[in-house]
Amino acid sequence: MFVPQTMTEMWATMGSTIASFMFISAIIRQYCPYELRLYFGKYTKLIMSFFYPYIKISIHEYTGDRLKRSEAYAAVEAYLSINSSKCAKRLKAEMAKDCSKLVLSMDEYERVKDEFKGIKVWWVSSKVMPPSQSMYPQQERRFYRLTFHKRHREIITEEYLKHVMQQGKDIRLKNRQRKLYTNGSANKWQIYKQTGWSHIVFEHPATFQTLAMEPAKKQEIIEDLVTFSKSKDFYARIGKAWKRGYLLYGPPGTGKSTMIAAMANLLNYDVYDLELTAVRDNTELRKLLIETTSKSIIVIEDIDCSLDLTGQRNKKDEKSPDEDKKKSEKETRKEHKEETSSRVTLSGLLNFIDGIWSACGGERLVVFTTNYVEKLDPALIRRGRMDKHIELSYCSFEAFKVLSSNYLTLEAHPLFDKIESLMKETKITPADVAENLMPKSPLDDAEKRLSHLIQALEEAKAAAEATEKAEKEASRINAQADEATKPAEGSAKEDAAQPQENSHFKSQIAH
Ligand SMILES: Nc1ncnc2c1ncn2[C@@H]1O[C@H](COP(=O)(O)OP(=O)(O)OP(=O)(O)O)[C@@H](O)[C@H]1O
Ligand SMILES: [Mg+2]
Repeated sequence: MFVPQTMTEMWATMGSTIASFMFISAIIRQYCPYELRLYFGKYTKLIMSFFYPYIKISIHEYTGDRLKRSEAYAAVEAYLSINSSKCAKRLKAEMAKDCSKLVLSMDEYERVKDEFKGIKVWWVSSKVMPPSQSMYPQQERRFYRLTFHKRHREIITEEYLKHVMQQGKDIRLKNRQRKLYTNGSANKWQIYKQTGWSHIVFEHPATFQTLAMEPAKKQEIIEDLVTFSKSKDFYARIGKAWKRGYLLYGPPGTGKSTMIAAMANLLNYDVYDLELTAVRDNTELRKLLIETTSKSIIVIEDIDCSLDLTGQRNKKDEKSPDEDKKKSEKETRKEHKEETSSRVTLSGLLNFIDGIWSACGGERLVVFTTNYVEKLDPALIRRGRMDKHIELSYCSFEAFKVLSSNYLTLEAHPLFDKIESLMKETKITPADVAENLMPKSPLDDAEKRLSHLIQALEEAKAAAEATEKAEKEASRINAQADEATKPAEGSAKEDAAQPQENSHFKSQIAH
């Protein structure tokens, strides 16, 4: 008959088993030759793996040359930061490299359980010290180890790990702080730098909500941007690089730069502010382009001032073949050298926008801004390069209401009617409206700031009327002068026939 063992008996049996095992292993270690032990060890592992049904996968923080942190490790860390903060008992809080908030992750040697399609897996965070071969202190090597049953091998390696990577990347994207990149002027130290871009954290507060613009137009732009950001599969299907060009044009102070910041904030993109005048040549331009990452906006502000694109093209067209021949070969070579060492050409810029390199990375917006859209070469702004043209114009009453809600937290006011009628009669930029709505002293209330705006509008109206009057006057004088010269011309013909008679009238006009 089976008699259940008491707890004490069980412990005693286990203790003696362990003691005998240790004794035997000590004997083997002492009397067994090394080769035999190795042989023995290999087979023990094989036998063990036969009975041990679990598979382990390690993901190390640094692999290979240790220069770059492994993307996979970072993704697992992010994935587990959400998962582990719910169930792990020991957590560590760190200020993430690019992040403004504390990120929780599981502490060393902590173990968390995860479940995927009903399958249980375990994650352990661990670290090892590398064998110290050099006199310098070595950094510990951290890694995550995933354990799962071997019967789920396929589903874990093919589906679960993919899911972890994707989720981890998404979490990192959400947590990351965006950057504003700029290409500095090329100097002699540039060659030692790995990248042509320098960056700072992008923290512009502009959003589409605060942007003063007609609501319908604003909504159209937002929808266009959001549709673009979700169209990865669509672009792949139609065989087009996943990028879109925007041309923002309008007078100074109408919100072109503000809109770019709002775009970046809406889509959570980085901004590459490309200063074309600091780019030496087309090769450097291409290098800069390749270095940009996906989920970014590449901005070229005031494109008409950055380059004499139209000029260059015309210059080339104007040259006659004879002229080229006349120049000595040396001269031509010098000219060519000067051009390539200091200039980006229109064709270089077009290549930048739609050449094959521009497809590397995907999910990019290219935004040009200009005050004079008519100055740009049509090739540069044709659809396909600059897909959407957005005009930012003077402040309308609708746009003013956005500004008044931002600056004064006012949706309605008795002075609004006057402002509306003045805005119909005169032009004012949103930048000027914004400036007038700013408080100039602690005592400035909404009414005072609105009256500042009314005053500015009245001044603008008076100035516009004065200019109009002066223009009218000038055209009247011109017309008069034309009138005066007409009889003179007519009389000149008559003069030829009767030279003496009209000489008195001619001298009068001249006088
Ligand atoms: N549409 C707008 N909505 C909200 N604020 C605006 C708008 N337009 C201009 N502003 C205000 O005016 C300032 C200047 O605007 P912004 O720099 O965007 O003009 P811009 O069109 O880029 O001018 P420029 O052609 O001279 O570069 C901004 O800081 C912002 O406060
Ligand atoms: Mg600007």
